[in-house]
Amino acid sequence: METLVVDHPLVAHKLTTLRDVRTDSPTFRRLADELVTLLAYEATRDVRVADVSVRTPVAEAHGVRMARPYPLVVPILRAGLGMLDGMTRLLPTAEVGFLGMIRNESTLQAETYATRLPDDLSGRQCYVVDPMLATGGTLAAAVQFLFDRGADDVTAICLLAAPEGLAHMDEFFAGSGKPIRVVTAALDERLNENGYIVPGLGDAGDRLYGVV
Ligand SMILES: O=P(O)(O)OC[C@H]1O[C@H](OP(=O)(O)OP(=O)(O)O)[C@H](O)[C@@H]1O
Ligand SMILES: O=c1cc[nH]c(=O)[nH]1
Ligand SMILES: [Mg+2]
Repeated sequence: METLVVDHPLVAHKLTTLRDVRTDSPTFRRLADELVTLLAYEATRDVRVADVSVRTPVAEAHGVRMARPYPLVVPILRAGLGMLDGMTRLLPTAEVGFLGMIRNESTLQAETYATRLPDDLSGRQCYVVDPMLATGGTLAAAVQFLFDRGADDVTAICLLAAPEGLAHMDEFFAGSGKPIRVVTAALDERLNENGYIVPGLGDAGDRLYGVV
C-alpha cells in the first residue's frame, strides 16, 4: 500500500483550525471541503485521461480529457459526506456510490448499514473519502466491498490517519496484488484507549453534523 502525506503549508494551516476544539460546525464543514480539494489534487495525479485534440482560435492543440469509465467517488457515511462536494467539484464527471458504515464504539468493529454501489466496478478508478482512518477497520471493509465488485485501483482520501490504521490496511491487503493508495493531510501519533486518533480532531461526524 502506498501512503502519501500531503506536506503543504496551506493544508497544515487549514488542518490546525479543523483540529481546534473551538472551531464551530459551519467552519469545520468549510475547512473539510477545502482540504479535500487540496488532497484530491494530489490523489488524482494518476487519474486516467485520453488524448484529444481541440481547435483553439489559432491552431490545433493536443490535450487530454478524462477517460471513460469515469471515476467512482465513494463517501463513507456519515462523515465522508463532508468531503463529497469537494471531490465532485474537482471531478465533475465522476459517479458517486455510497457506503453507510458505523464503528461500534465498544468493539471498534465496523458495521455496514447501507450500500449503494454499481454492481460492476471493473476498470473503474475508485476514490473513497472518509475524514478518519483510525483502527482501519472501516476503510478495510470499504475497500473490500469495492474489490469484491471488481475494482482494481482504489485511492482513499482521509484528513487524518493513525499509524495503527495504516498498519491494519497493509496487513489486511497484503498479497492482494491490487494497488491501494492512502492520501492524508497528516499522520498522527497513535490511538487512545477508546480508539480515537491522538491528537486527532475528535469525532469527525459529530463535528460536521452534530452529536446523535
Ligand atoms: O478506522 P476506524 O477505527 O474504523 O474508524 C474510522 C471511522 O469512524 C468514523 O465514523 P463513525 O463510525 O464515527 O461514523 P459517523 O461518520 O456516522 O460518525 C470515521 O468517519 C470512520 O468512518
Ligand atoms: O478519532 C476518531 C476515530 C474514529 N472516528 C472519528 O471520528 N474520530
Ligand atoms: Mg462518528
